[in-house]
Amino acid sequence: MSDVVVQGASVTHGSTLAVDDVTLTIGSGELVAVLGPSGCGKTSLLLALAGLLPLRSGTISVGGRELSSGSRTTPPEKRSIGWVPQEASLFPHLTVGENIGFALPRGRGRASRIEELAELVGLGALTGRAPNQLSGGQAQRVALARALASKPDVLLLDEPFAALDTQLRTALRREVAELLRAAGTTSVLVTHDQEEALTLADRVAVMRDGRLEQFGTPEQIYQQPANDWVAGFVGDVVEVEGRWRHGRVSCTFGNVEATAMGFAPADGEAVRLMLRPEWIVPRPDLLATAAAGADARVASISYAGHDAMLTCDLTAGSTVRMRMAAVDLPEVGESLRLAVQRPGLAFPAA
Ligand SMILES: Nc1ncnc2c1ncn2[C@@H]1O[C@H](COP(=O)(O)OP(=O)(O)OP(=O)(O)O)[C@@H](O)[C@H]1O
Repeated sequence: MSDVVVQGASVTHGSTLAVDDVTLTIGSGELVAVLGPSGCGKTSLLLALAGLLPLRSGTISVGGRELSSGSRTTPPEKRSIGWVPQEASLFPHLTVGENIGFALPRGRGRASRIEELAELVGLGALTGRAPNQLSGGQAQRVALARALASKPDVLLLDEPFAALDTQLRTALRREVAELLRAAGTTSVLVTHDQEEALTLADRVAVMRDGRLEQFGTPEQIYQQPANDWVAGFVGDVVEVEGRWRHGRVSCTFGNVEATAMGFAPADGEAVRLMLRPEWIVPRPDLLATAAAGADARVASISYAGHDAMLTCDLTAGSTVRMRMAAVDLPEVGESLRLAVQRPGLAFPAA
């Protein structure tokens, strides 16, 4: 078992508290993304997991073995932890095969293990090449194979796709996630890319200013963000004001079913209703007089290929954005009857 237990961990750089009392448990074989804006402490947490930074307080254990505490840090080479850096950082004078096998002991079985790893990352035919004859994506795969060579208990990936172009990034990250799952390696991936975190990870740890804001499945993070900061960080948000009444919020869209997030509003209390743009849909079947729904006019359309973001002026006064699949899009100026198709999230009024 190589579950990772981080308990009350804090990391400082001089007087800067980079990681502030973070507690999380990563299951054996799980792929966790640490997501947050620049400077939130993602890399510091990863370096602490690797044993490259000491903890100020708290503990880190892997497979039940305590590796870091406020008073003791097991050195990186004794932690059974693999590292895939942002840029592949291959040894330029060694071939692909030699790079992959760098940490493997000489002797019987070494060559076949290198072959096996090269096959695993789809580079079986390229083991004799020099690193400068590889594309960025291929180099990153070599770095991954090199990190997996010694069968680490935990693999740490520091923005491994950041230097690649969009298309390659999308393809490679899917490939890498499948590969890590197949290998059953417990993995922690640092990223500031929301889409990357949500599409790849089993669970996402959202950090802000050194603190863990939320730790949950991609669905939980996106559909039930712990607070409005997480909501805004992981996706687009539409906010409307309203009043809470028996599990619903009466607002410009009528009486919308809602979940109160982290508080218990009283009936009649003013709340903010948070929606995702794709939760708002055209409902031509709803009569203008229906209790649910709002009349609107399409003010602008931002086309993005697979979908489009519409800005709609509500007859009642405010403006909302809604996301629709880019088939049968309405025209700018067209009138729509809009409704909310799933329960919204109620947060305390500001
Ligand atoms: N070597 C250092 N010396 C002093 N302060 C540091 C050092 N490294 C990081 N910090 C500070 O610690 C905080 C967390 O930095 P960290 O690099 O962990 O964040 P990050 O989320 O990985 O950022 P990025 O996405 O930009 O890499 C920041 O305020 C940063 O300025």
